[in-house]
Amino acid sequence: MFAGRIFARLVAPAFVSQFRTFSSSAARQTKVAVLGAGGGIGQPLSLLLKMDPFVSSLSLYDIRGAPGVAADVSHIDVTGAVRGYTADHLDEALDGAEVIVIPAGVPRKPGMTRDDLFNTNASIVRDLASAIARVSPQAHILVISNPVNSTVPIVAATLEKAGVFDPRRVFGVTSLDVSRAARFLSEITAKDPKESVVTVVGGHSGVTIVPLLSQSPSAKDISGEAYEKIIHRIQFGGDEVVKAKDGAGSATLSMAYAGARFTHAVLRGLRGHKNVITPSFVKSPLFADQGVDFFSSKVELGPNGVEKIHPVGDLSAEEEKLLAACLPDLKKNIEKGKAFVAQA
Ligand SMILES: NC(=O)c1ccc[n+]([C@@H]2O[C@H](COP(=O)([O-])OP(=O)(O)OC[C@H]3O[C@@H](n4cnc5c(N)ncnc54)[C@H](O)[C@@H]3O)[C@@H](O)[C@H]2O)c1
Ligand SMILES: O=C(O)C[C@H](O)C(=O)O
Repeated sequence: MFAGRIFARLVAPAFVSQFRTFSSSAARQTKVAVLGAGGGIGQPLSLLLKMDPFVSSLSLYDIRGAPGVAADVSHIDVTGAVRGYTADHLDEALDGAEVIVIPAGVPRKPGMTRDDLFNTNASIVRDLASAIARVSPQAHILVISNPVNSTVPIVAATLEKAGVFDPRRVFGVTSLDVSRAARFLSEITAKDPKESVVTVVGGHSGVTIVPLLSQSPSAKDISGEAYEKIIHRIQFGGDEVVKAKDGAGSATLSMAYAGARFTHAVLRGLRGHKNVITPSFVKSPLFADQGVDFFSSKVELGPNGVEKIHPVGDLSAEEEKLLAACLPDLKKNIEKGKAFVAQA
């Protein structure tokens, strides 16, 4: 299948062999919904998901523009249904969806923090999560909307309120940080980004993003100013794009790539593939004793979502400091999200 091969090359180079196996025998049907499909991320993400041979049906929802995106994407010569839904058809869009990706909400402009988006995006995400709780409570929910450190707790608390929260099935998408880290490291080491993979833990904003360079063989020797520089670049990579777009939004294309890769990992887990390990911001016991009960670290995915949460592993003295700086901010962001749902 041509699109399957292209997708495998573009989005999932590590998984080419699995694609070949499954694209010929794609027996399992998986409906994937994108909420916010008309936006800067939603459109290219919908395109990439349409090319994923594990997606048998694509449901595109937005308060504006989704039918147009669906009509456009549906002309790609791969099997599988594509439907676009307008504002008053959210329930239909969600019906039967096994995986729901949420890039709905406003992006940053220069000078803003992700937390500045809270006032607008918190209620968008909460209302979408309420609808999911009612219509498709078993779905795996992948949250892209910022501030991720708060929107994921909002989704979790909304589902909890409705009595349907399963911590194995709610994910904050932090894979763009991992993509950036590999890319930025490869620019220093002159190696392929595939050989420059960096574990990134914590949350998804500024100092809550904690890159663990000491765990990457090709990064171990980076020290001093070079170390400070790459850490700052990974933590504030989003700002580079916001600044360059100069008021026209934040990362969309790289996010669509990272989101499609993460969705593919979830779909592999659903299909029972083994050793599907990828970072995600999930309900986590790792630092719960310090009041931080959502945290991004490597998680192992399976048919029910998160099967296992990996510990952060050995940290260097610098990384201990980065983690110490992360936890208080992350705690505040998480509490803000929970309080928003509690007071509604
Ligand atoms: N997790 C990450 O790493 C990451 C990376 C980049 C961007 N983001 C975030 O993703 C979000 C979207 O960014 P974008 O650039 O696509 O923005 P955008 O403005 O281009 O698109 C957002 C879309 O959401 C839609 N929308 C608004 N309210 C909605 C609702 N109630 N239901 C459904 N759709 C709704 C809008 O109509 C729009 O089409 C932002 O919050 C941004 O900060 C996260
Ligand atoms: O920077 C942003 O606001 C968008 C996103 O979170 C990113 O990391 O690119």
